[in-house]
Amino acid sequence: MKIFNAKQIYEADKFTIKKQQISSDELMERVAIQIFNWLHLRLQGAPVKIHLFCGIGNNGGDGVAVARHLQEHGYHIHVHIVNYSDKRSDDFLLNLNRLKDRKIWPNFINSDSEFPEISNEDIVIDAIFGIGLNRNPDAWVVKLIQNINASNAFVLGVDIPSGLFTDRAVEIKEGVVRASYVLSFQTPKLVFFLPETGIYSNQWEILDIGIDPEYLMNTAVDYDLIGKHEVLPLYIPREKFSHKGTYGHALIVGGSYGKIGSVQLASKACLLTGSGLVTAYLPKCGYIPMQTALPEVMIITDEDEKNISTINFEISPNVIGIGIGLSTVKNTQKAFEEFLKKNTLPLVIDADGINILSENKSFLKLLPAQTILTPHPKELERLIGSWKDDFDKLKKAKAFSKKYDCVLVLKGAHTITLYNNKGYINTTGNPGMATAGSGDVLTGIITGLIAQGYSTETAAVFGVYLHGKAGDIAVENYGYQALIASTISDAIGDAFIDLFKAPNPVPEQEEPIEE
Ligand SMILES: NC(=O)C1=CN([C@@H]2O[C@H](COP(=O)(O)OP(=O)(O)OC[C@H]3O[C@@H](n4cnc5c(N)ncnc54)[C@H](OP(=O)(O)O)[C@@H]3O)[C@@H](O)[C@H]2O)[C@@H](O)CC1
Ligand SMILES: [K+]
Repeated sequence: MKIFNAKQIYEADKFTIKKQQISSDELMERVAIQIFNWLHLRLQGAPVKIHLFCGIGNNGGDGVAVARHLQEHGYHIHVHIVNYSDKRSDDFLLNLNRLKDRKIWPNFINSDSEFPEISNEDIVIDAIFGIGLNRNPDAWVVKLIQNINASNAFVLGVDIPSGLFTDRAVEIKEGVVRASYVLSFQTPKLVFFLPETGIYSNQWEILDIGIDPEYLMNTAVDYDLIGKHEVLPLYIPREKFSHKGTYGHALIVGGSYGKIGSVQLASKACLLTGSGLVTAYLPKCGYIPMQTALPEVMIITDEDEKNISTINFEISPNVIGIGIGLSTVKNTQKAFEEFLKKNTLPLVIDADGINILSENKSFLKLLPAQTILTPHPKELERLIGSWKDDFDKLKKAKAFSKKYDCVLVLKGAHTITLYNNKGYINTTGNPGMATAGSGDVLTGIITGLIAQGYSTETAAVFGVYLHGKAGDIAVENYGYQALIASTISDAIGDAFIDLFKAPNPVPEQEEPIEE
């Protein structure tokens, strides 16, 4: 799914109004009906108090229009107009007048007003600011937002939590509504997926408001959201007349004394992803544990007992995953440099492999084109330097990826893969996956996909999806706390099977209002 920026959303809006020959008011009405139906389906007429906080622009207009539908269906509403500016939008005014026609008199909140009391059993609809926020809210609006957040009421955000900018970082953190649920129109916003701003939307859902498909299809975006729908076309089916050689030979290089397990995890994940052959390159001390743990994996050992000191092999793999459990001792750094100087095979570099690159920036120019680097936030910082905020991080990471022609996989709650100025935001995965060795499994998966002929960029995007999906499947049986890397790995097969499962049927909605 494409993620549009604010400018594109306004364009989409205009394009739709023109092409479908509707008024902007009709588009707002579509929004209001969708929000009302969402609420009505869940509340079924419950006599709960609903506070609607509405700004004076079109986000406020949405809120005021929802208030009308709620009132018409007998809900107990309190409409508060947050009067932060005199520049009221036309569609806001139109809908405000419709409320007045129905003898609904909103409570106008100004800088010197007392704030309404909100109980934690009430529902708040947050329609103060939408994608039009372009500067920090005034101090009194920040206070009002703090008041809403302090209520512990269920907060339904309209389009985006008020106080969040659509395309840049927040400056006044306490001036952002913490939404329990956000109903966002047509396209999710990038801020939902970044660690600093994602915290303001506990859950979100997209409402299809009928933005014209021509615009949606033909407009290029900087970020794509990656779900099953996006990865399914990437899948390469297995052929009947194939043999293990058809699916490649992956070499996993890593491990040091006490960290042989990381190579076991990566090698196993690589096999489970479908690599025809897997060889592990380990220091000598890894031979027995590896041979015992994974009979399917072939082994080459270094001359050194505890660390990798040279990377020489006489096999012909078609991809190398390197860096897990490697350590950064001098000998290994030297071996890594010598290896990079002669290597021409595609690389997936993780963990200490990335740390060695960070300590020796001159090695970066030795990387083959489209090398995949999979840093967690600390490793990324060592690699590209610190950043001001999440947007700055993305900008710097994109510049780095361009400079060294590498695919950057920024691991996090929503892992983002960057290549060629484009970002792919993953939707699978869960907090249980923040566990030792989880990254080794990811390296194994991505390496295994490249072994089978997936392009590096595709392998990164698809691999991140499969890894998260395996974690989501495994967590059903284990829960967040007991989920460990081996269990994620064991669910890789189920993650593949899940690609071809039919989606669950959508429950029928009762009594929606027709447009
Ligand atoms: N596109 C779609 O698909 C559809 C979108 N719709 C809805 O419209 C929403 C966008 O509406 P919007 O453009 O009127 O902006 P909104 O967020 O209501 O802000 C209002 C105005 O406030 C101002 N302002 C900004 N910052 C400020 C500040 N700190 N303190 C004080 N004032 C500030 C600024 O005006 P300015 O003063 O800069 O001229 C701004 O214009 C969108 O989120 C969605 O809910 C649907 O109805 C239809 C389909
Ligand atoms: K809002």
